[in-house]
Amino acid sequence: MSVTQCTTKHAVDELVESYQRVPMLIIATHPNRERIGERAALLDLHLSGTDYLSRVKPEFAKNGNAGRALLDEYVSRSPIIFEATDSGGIKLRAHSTKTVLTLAGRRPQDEYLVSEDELDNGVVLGLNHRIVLLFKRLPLKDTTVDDSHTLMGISADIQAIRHRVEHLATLSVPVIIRGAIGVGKQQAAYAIHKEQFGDDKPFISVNLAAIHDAVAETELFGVVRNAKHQPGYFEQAAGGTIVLEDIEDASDNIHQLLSRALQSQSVMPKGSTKAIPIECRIIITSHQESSAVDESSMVSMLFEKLAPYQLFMPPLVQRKEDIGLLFNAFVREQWRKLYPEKADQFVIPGELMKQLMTFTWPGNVRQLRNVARQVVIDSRDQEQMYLDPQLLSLLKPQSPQTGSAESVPKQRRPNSVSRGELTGALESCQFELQAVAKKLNISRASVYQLIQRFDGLQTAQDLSESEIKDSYAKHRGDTEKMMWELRVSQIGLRRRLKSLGYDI
Ligand SMILES: Nc1ncnc2c1ncn2[C@@H]1O[C@H](COP(=O)(O)OP(=O)(O)OP(=O)(O)O)[C@@H](O)[C@H]1O
Repeated sequence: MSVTQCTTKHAVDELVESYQRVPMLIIATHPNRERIGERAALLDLHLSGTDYLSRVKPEFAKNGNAGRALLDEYVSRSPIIFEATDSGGIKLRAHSTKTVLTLAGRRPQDEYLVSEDELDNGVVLGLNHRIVLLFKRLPLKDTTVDDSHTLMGISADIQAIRHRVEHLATLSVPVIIRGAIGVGKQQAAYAIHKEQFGDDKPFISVNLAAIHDAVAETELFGVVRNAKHQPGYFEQAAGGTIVLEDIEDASDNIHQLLSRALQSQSVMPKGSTKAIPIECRIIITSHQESSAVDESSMVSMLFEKLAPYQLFMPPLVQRKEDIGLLFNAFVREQWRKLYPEKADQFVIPGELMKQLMTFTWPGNVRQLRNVARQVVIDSRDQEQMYLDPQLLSLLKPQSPQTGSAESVPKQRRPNSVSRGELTGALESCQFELQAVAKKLNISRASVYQLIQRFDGLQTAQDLSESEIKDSYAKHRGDTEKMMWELRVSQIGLRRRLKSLGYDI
């Protein structure tokens, strides 16, 4: 008997209302990519201890639409059986079905035991290497699956942030968005901006770590020189939004300038005596996870007094259910750009999705986006989506990072890195940004920003096609020699060469 027969609507409504979490299957990839993000609650498993998964059961649905089963010809009608165990775990039995069931990180067998903890964190199931499902305990409450939303995601966290974004767009208070590197802080800031102002108002992002003290006042507040007024970032953002990025990486001088401006709600251009009111929405981003920093510091003051509204973006590893949707959208975006003639003709191999779902993503959504881009570039002239073995080894499952904020060594301020020090580190690390970041004890994003700031430094992405062409011809495609001439990483260079169609 199915749960729809044995459970009253009232009981299901109660589960929804109580935000109780129930075992859920979510489609991470399916030969029909439109189905990514559909969910099926295993209510029979939750309520009576047994449930089934086959070609025809359960029904998966999204956005309140009618449900449909997996309906994949390779998935058998004979079910995989899910059974609750006395210890609180779930046994998955695939003895009497032709469907090949695999669990990421486990050797293939007919029976698997999933512990309670694993179910809370999410277990990745593969069906015949074609379909990948996330098996996770989640709230029953419906979510919206929309891969055209500025802030994509089906996790309860992202859905809650989307609601708060809508609310914040109606208030003009400053907001702090916290979260680790690449987690989507800028994206959330843009979502607030878009919700409030639409697309045509200024959205100015200021990387505070990249501003030198000597020019900070001019860049932020503008300058009056020879009776000519040159507006700063705050004025440029008038009528729209200014995002002050990574506030804790800014110098004390910048903190003081900002504090004064935010308290007086006005800016004073250098060389002027006339204050100009701030007429933009202010969003501050921070990679500190909590406000528990030195309470007397200027940063804390900026946080607590001037930006009482906070959004926290959780790391990607805690919201695995978003990975399928995000990866599909990123691949589609790149695919359309690079292979317009093949439109949307790509399939995400189950094996790849399994690896994506079990990786810990220290660089979060940005890293996922980069992997998507590389997979698309590497798939040129391949029958199906091609996976670079190097990329595969990078995506080996890693143990989740459990370190608390205290256990992470404090990073150095990027502003304290001189040009000479950066150049030396780039050379000794053969221009690999990750290695340079480690050597200098700053974030990879800061290395990148410093490269942009100092004249004469560049990354492979900044090279023009003609520079690459000339160097390629001169060194007959030897990428090591090209690296020393162009002074960019070999991996980045190889990627650029591949994307430009060079034979390497
Ligand atoms: N929920 C999301 N939906 C769509 N794209 C996203 C989402 N989250 C992040 N991205 C994309 O991932 C990349 C990194 O996001 P973003 O720049 O917002 O991260 P961040 O937290 O501000 O990073 P950093 O700390 O390094 O400044 C961007 O290309 C962004 O467009």
